[in-house]
Amino acid sequence: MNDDIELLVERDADSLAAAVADQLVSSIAALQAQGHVPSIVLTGGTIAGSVHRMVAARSDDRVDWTRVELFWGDERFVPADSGERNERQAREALLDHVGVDASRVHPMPADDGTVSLETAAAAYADEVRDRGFDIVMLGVGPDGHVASLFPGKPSLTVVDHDTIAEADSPKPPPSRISLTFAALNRGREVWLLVSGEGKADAVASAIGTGDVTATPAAGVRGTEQTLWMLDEGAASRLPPDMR
Ligand SMILES: O=C1O[C@H](COP(=O)(O)O)[C@@H](O)[C@H](O)[C@H]1O
Repeated sequence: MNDDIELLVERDADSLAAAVADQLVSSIAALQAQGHVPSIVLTGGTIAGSVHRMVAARSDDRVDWTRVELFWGDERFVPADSGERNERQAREALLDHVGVDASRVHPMPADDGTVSLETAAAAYADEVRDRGFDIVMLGVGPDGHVASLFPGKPSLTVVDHDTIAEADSPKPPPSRISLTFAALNRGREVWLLVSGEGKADAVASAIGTGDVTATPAAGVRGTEQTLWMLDEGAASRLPPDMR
């Protein structure tokens, strides 16, 4: 078992999303109060959608969203207006409602038909080069994938690049860009957000075995904190003393 991680378990998906939203707003506010411009990595996925909506609902004058740098941990390489874009999900639920500074929003490239997936991934590596992140939020798939790092893929062993081009994702759409562990693990705090019993095996495997090839989520670590934020369903196959 990994002893360098922390666990927070909430009753259900709504309470989990509310807890994440509260923590995100207060962390950003605290960093800004110290004169810092927080750097946040957003995720896509089901729980992220709820978190984004709840953050938008909680945003008041505690957070100056024009002074937040926003990145993504992974993205689907599809046209910019596609409903499959993690960027679009975040814009519609959060960014369009809180008044961000467009120059501080760093989406991964969309497929506009002019550049290859590989070129687009390399362009995002330039965007994040040498950057650290205050908070990296990540969803986890039922197969244990994190960002677009999937079980058994060569991308799991990339240490000398900050991004990878995934042309054959087992989860549609097939073409994706992802930060690598090398980039994700520059986060001071990494938060893994997981809800539902369908992900309980992935959570138990990531936390219990640490086998990155089988369960990529096991491979992320914040430099200061690695926090798994779960609901009771997602935590249901952890050993009882951990829940
Ligand atoms: O494809 C993706 O999946 C994961 C998890 O999504 P979920 O719907 O099972 O919660 C997500 O974190 C990732 O950003 C996304 O591209």
